[in-house]
Amino acid sequence: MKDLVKGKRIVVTGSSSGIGLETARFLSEQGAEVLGVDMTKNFDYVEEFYRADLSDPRTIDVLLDVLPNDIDGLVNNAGVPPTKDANILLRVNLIGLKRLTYGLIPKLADGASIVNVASLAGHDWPNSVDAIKAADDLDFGNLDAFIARWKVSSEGGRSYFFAKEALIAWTLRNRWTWRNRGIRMNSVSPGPVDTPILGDFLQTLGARAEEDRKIMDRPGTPQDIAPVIAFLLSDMTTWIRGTNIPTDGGMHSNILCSMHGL
Ligand SMILES: NC(=O)c1ccc[n+]([C@@H]2O[C@H](COP(=O)([O-])OP(=O)(O)OC[C@H]3O[C@@H](n4cnc5c(N)ncnc54)[C@H](O)[C@@H]3O)[C@@H](O)[C@H]2O)c1
Repeated sequence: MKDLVKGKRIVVTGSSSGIGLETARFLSEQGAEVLGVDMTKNFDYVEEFYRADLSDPRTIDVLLDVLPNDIDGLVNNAGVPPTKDANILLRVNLIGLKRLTYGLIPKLADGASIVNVASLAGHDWPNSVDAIKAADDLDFGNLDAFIARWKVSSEGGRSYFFAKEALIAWTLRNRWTWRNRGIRMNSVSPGPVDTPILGDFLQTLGARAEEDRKIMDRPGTPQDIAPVIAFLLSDMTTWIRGTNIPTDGGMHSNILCSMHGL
């Protein structure tokens, strides 16, 4: 397929590496004007690059000021792995992401598409609903108390799992938030993907990751994920709203089948 997102202006966070870099490449190839945002400088495949630390609310607010209007898509992809401190992880993978999104709504064009890069790690979100609701009030100032209260420290990678659970739930809950303007939100949940942070996952998850590796025919690649993100940004998917698309070689279905004895 050609020109999937031709003429669309799309912000991609975490555009300098892995899934974000491949998304920027694929979107540019498909005719989009990509505005890349990352902490690490990389001008590949972007029309404009904005250097920003998405764990810092002041930086996010400056970014919101300098980004242009008429944005047709936002890909919330920047993320840190489970080996990082829980405070930083929740800042980047959840709270900063939400601040950027809410702040950018006035600059989005009607009919824009927001795509969150969640994870297979968030599949068990229905079992975390109380903590997810409590996270509605989570801000940069009260993170440590939240981490202690809801036991979402970095131990065993819990902070990462929780951030992705909350992100999937947030995606579902925002199915109609901006429907009057035709703005939709969906998420893509990759399984293990061969990027620079895959080693961190294997390190945190240990035996569980080893089990997954035995079940899977191969790890994913950024090329498996980027086209799904582009599909959700395209005009072909205006009726897909508040949906999470597992993109994981069948891992999510495998969990569901095991759970329900199928
Ligand atoms: N690789 C996997 O196995 C996998 C699986 C499921 C989901 N994901 C998710 O995919 C997304 C992309 O991960 P990836 O595997 O491409 O990793 P990556 O490390 O290759 O890319 C992440 C990018 O985010 C940027 N980033 C990190 N912290 C930032 C900050 N504070 N401010 C601005 N930019 C920041 C990094 O500089 C980097 O360019 C993440 O949200 C991750 O959780 C990855």
